[in-house]
Parts: sequence; C-alpha cells; structure tokens
Amino acid sequence: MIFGQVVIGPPGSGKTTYCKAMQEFMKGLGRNVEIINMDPGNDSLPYKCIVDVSDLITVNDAMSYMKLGPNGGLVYCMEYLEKNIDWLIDQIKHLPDKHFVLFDCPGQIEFYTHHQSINNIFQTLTKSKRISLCAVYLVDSHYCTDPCQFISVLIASLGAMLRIELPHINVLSKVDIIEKQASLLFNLDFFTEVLDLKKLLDYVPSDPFIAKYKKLNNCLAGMIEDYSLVSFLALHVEDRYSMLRVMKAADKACGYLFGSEDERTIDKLFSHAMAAEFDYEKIASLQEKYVCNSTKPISEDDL
Ligand SMILES: Nc1nc2c(ncn2[C@@H]2O[C@H](COP(=O)(O)OP(=O)(O)OP(=O)(O)O)[C@@H](O)[C@H]2O)c(=O)[nH]1
Repeated sequence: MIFGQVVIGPPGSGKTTYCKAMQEFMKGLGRNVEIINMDPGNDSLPYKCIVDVSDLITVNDAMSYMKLGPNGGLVYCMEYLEKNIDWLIDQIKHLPDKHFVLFDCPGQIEFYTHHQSINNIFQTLTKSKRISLCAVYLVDSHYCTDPCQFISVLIASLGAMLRIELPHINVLSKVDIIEKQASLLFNLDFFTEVLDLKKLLDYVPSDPFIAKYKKLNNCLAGMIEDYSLVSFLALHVEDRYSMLRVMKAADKACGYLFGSEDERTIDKLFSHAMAAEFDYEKIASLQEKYVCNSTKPISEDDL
C-alpha cells in the first residue's frame, strides 16, 4: 500500500509551495516521498516530480487543438486525464509499499465545487486498493480578516469536503502574514475551530451594498454550523511545528500512521489518542508568533 495527500485549494493558496516544503520536511524525517504534478498549466515547477501530467497533455495543447480559452483548456485536460487514468496508474504502480506521494493539483475552484473529474480521478486511484489518500485543502489565511470573505471560505471548504470523497483536512495557509492587510477580529483559534459564527456576523460592515446580504450571510453561517464539519489547521511552510501538525493530521487521515492492516492494533490507536493535544496548545504558539494583539475580541472603541 502507498499513501498520499491530494493537495487542493483555490489559485495562489500555496499548494505548490506546500508540496515542495512538505516533501523536504518528510525527507528530513527519513521518509520516501515523491511529488506528482497534476496541473498541466504549471510550467515552472520548483520541485522535481516523478510524474508530470504535462507529459500527457498541456493546457496550451488543449487550447490550440480544441480552440478553448485557458479555463476551458484546463477543464479539458482534467477530463482527458480522467479518460486516460491508466496512464497515471502505470506511472505510479512501481512505487514500493509505504512510499508517500503528494499530488499538486490545479487551483481552478470549479474542480472542487461542481466539476467531477478530480473526484473521479482520485476515486479510481483509491479503488485500485494500492493507494490510500486524504485531501489537504489549502486556503489563504488572509480571508480571516474579513467576516464575509471568511464565510465564503467556509462554504467553499465545506463544498470541497462533501464533493471530494476523501478523508479531508482544511488548512489556513500563510499564517505568518495573516494580518498583513488587516488585523484579526478574534483570536486565531476562533477561526481555526470555527467557534461562533454569530459573533462574526456582528462585524459584517453596515454599508448598504453588504448589508443587503445580511440575511444570506446569516443563512450560510447557520448551514455551516449545522453541518459542523469545517475546522482548520494553521500553517506557515517555514514553521516546522505547524508543518508537523499538518503532516500528522494527514498521516492519520490517509492511514499512514496505522501502517498495514495487521498493525492496526487497539494499543497503537490508543497510544495516538493519548498523544492528542489540547486545542489551546495546538494553536497558542502560532497565535503568539503571528497575531499582533492577543487580547481579542476587540471592543467597539478599537474600531
Ligand atoms: N508568507 C508565506 N507565503 C507563502 C506560504 N506558502 C505559499 N506562499 C506564497 O504564496 C504564493 C502562491 O504560492 P503557490 O505555491 O504558487 O500557490 P498555488 O496554490 O500552487 O498557486 P496555483 O498553482 O496558481 O493555484 C507564492 O508567492 C508563495 O511563495 C507561506 O506559508 N507563507
């Protein structure tokens, strides 16, 4: 059995940077880990990959032969890969047991909201019973500084969780620059644990353009709370502690941590349960490092 992370998320959320950093991090721990580039539009890869989907088809080919624009070209490429999934299976079938793979996926959000190809590709790989996968959904943490944008991030994350039928981890990327454009309204754990969205709604700006969507925002927030599925890990790729937390969560989700079927003993599961951290401890060090004012929530006088 080989194991892997399917790294997905909106454009620019840090997927390629994450794959490179996670490969180096895992290699530093002595693991065998490879990257597969699943983005046929990414022609300047900062890492060495064992499989590059551009060897099968490129966005430029799809655009010129099928007379499509860049988005249509990318969608065509993913549909082409889905039809030629045996090509991908052939490329990875030689990997020895316990190898780890990171799939660096394209950022077009429609692949995670309504298009089926990415889901079908990974379902087919999973059904081969040779590979066990989890999804790692990255989203830029600067959206936490705007209540409406954070709600739309939550909706997109929830949609991806429901659509990509894999064990799923949500990650707030670039937490080192979370407050680059504006400061946070609450402590970081408010956003990572998705604590009380009603409190956030109180801070939706009152200008007429946004105010008219207040009822919609309320309904969306209510739906996210009803599902109660979305939470995040915070990540800065140069912070080894946050990389370790994401790696451990992904290892659990894809089953790497538990080894083969034979190794899944109650003892082993129990020891991991005992090692679970308290929520506060998980986020406190990142809060102290990257969020300026740790005495949130802010009062009206601060506004
Ligand atoms: N400060 C900071 N910047 C980061 C971090 N992770 C990624 N970035 C930067 O974010 C930008 C986008 O990163 P990419 O890795 O290209 O994002 P992507 O999701 O692969 O982008 P697409 O392939 O276009 O979808 C780059 O400038 C990275 O250097 C991080 O943890 N901290």
